[in-house]
Amino acid sequence: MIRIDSVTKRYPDGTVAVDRLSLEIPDRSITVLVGPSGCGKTTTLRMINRMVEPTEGTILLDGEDVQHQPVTTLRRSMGYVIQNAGLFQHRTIADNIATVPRMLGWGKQRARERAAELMERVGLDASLAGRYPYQLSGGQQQRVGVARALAADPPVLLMDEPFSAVDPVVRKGLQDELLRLQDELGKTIVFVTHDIDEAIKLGTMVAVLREGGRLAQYAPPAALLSNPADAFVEDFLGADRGIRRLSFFTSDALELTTDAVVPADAPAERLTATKAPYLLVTDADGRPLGWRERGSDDDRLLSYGRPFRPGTDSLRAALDCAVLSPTGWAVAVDADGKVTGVVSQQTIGEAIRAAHTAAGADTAPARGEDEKVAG
Ligand SMILES: Nc1ncnc2c1ncn2[C@@H]1O[C@H](COP(=O)(O)OP(=O)(O)OP(=O)(O)O)[C@@H](O)[C@H]1O
Repeated sequence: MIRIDSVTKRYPDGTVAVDRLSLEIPDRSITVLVGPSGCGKTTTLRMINRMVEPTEGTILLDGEDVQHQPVTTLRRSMGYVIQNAGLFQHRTIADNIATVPRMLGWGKQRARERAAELMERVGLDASLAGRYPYQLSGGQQQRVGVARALAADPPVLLMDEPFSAVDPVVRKGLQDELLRLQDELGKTIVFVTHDIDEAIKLGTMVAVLREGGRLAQYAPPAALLSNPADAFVEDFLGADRGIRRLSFFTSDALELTTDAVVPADAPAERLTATKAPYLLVTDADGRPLGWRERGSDDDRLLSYGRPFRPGTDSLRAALDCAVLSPTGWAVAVDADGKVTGVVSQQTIGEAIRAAHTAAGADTAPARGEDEKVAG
């Protein structure tokens, strides 16, 4: 575990970049530092690997003060990834990744094998090994940056805005990849971003910093969304907080109905046997074809929209499907895309209320505008 204990950083010109910050960063999970520009995120990260020395306070790594450890040993236990990857332009991709193993005295062959293994791990085609960084896309370069940081298998990974320079689609891919990689590797990751959505998606714990390098709130993302500590955090979380929080509730418990699900070749009386206003027509394999209005003799089907997978998808996804559906009903499917039932917006609304009650959150009265201004 990394423990930041009442750490302050005052730069020589008097700027207080970090002000009495205390954080317990849990092992083998992703902790995100998020906040507006200049709030001390990078300074905090760099104090962990001693690229910046604190003015006051201590940082402990597994109970040991990092100040008492030789910088080289410390940095070997911490991979470091930065924006734009920071690759060596005159070295090939394989050589970039093998940098630290080579510094540690690994033989050429072993370092090369390690580089190949890591390229596969981070989703890079082996054919890119001999290229130079400028011959790769921004997203690919960022993957190389991650592979390079992982090369000597350090227990800790420090990541400073690693995905900020790529477009939103590539960025989402890199985020998904990091989560997948973390499932496999279980590193202790400290991740800096100014993007609250990225923080909420990646963080097991999220530390929101405010200007002056002070901690505004430290909590798991769902708790942040349900109970922001003050107006600053609430404003920083931005709009749709309630909807975004639904991402943390499972759609498992949604009560599905199959009454309104009928195969295309069902006998006519089956089509009138239900009171549901719309029937979901399926093909012979049970996959959705579209909605038919009950009693209508129009053969054309309404689009069934995007289905969701109970358990795998969140309540937010289920609600989104219902909202997008022309009938207001969401279609649930299994892993094979076969319909397991349908559910109305109303039933989803009831499930949302039940989930909120179970989570015991959002019970505090809404704060007034006056307090917002004061905060
Ligand atoms: N070497 C330095 N000397 C003086 N002030 C510095 C130095 N490095 C950073 N600062 C100041 O310290 C404060 C925190 O900077 P830091 O880079 O840690 O913030 P940040 O939250 O990472 O910002 P950003 O999101 O813009 O990268 C800022 O006011 C910055 O100007």
